[in-house]
Amino acid sequence: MAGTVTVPGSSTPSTPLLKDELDIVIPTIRNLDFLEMWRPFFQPYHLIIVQDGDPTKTIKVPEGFDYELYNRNDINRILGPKASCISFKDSACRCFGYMVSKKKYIYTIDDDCFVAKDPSGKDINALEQHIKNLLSPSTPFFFNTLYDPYREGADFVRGYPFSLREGAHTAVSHGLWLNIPDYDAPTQLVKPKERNERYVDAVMTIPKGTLFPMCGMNLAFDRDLIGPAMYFGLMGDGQPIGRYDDMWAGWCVKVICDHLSLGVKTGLPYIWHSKASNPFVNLKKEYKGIFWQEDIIPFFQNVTIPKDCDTVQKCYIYLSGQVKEKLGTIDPYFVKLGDAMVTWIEAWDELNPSTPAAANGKAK
Ligand SMILES: O=c1ccn([C@@H]2O[C@H](COP(=O)(O)OP(=O)(O)O[C@H]3O[C@@H](CO)[C@H](O)[C@H]3O)[C@@H](O)[C@H]2O)c(=O)[nH]1
Ligand SMILES: [Mn+2]
Repeated sequence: MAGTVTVPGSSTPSTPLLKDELDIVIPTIRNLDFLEMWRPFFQPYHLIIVQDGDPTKTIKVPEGFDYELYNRNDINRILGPKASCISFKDSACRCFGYMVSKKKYIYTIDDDCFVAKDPSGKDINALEQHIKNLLSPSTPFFFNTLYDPYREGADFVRGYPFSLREGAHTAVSHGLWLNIPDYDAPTQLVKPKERNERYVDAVMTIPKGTLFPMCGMNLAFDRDLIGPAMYFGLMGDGQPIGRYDDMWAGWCVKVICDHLSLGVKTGLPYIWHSKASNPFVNLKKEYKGIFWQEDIIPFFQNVTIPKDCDTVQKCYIYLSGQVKEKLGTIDPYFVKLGDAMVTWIEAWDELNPSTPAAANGKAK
């Protein structure tokens, strides 16, 4: 059962942690039978299913789940012209689910990801671990060599400044994958049989000033703290690039988290990734990204968000301008992407007027 809160004095656990404060977002072009395996952990939570591809196709959701489902017609109806910022025929469409959610936390998972087992053979409740990661502080300013100091049985090691032990609010929890690792196409082609069998029992904060490749397969975040930056960039139909949606979001999110003193964690929990997508199809999607990123990464490493950008929206709009100015020279795609970033924020603020820009992005 999901991590639960047991009312003092009662033997039976009562409600799962964050039951009414967390939505599970699933992008899909398939059926959702995978939910059967997750039922013990996911059933108490509300699902937001983003159906990609042909909207006339019916996606069957297993009985007993509380969900809302959006297809492309719904996205177009709700966003109107602003729907242009939501990718079509790519898992990047999932970010629409982040935008329409009304909850403080989001967990997103792919429909070919299943419950993994830890070394003791116990089923891993990935959602429970993500919740633990998000509800405990991060340590972006000084690396703790014993990893997560807030974990049961661990602490800050000698020499760790006491002035930094309160930590920072955690905005993102990035989980990993057993079996099929999230490799790029060239690596998949060279190592078609490689499977990740290594279970590393650790959660780490990614240090301030360090970027990382964020995978959208098993990811949770605090929507109030960083939601407007979680735009999965324009990919799929009509775009020159694919499989960089989550990477783009991760780079924008990390520079903004660094600027707003928020933490990003990676490590536990693991899920079991069951399906390797076609490496040749992936190569076609990725190849421009593989050489563009040699310019994109230095861009994010060198961008300095102005001090007066004190909300996620302001940071994001600033970044969009820099993307157009600094990366637009590489390819016109980045001008389009920069504009789509602005459209995303406009759509986000239209659908989420109750969280005034000034309110979010600031650690509470
Ligand atoms: O056009 C599409 C294709 C797929 N989906 C849904 O998105 C996820 C992921 O799809 P899949 O498992 O086939 O692809 P992977 O290569 O394993 O995806 C991972 O790589 C990255 C792709 O950007 C990303 O980090 C992971 O998603 C499934 O739920 C499909 O149903 C879609 O919506 N539209
Ligand atoms: Mn997959």
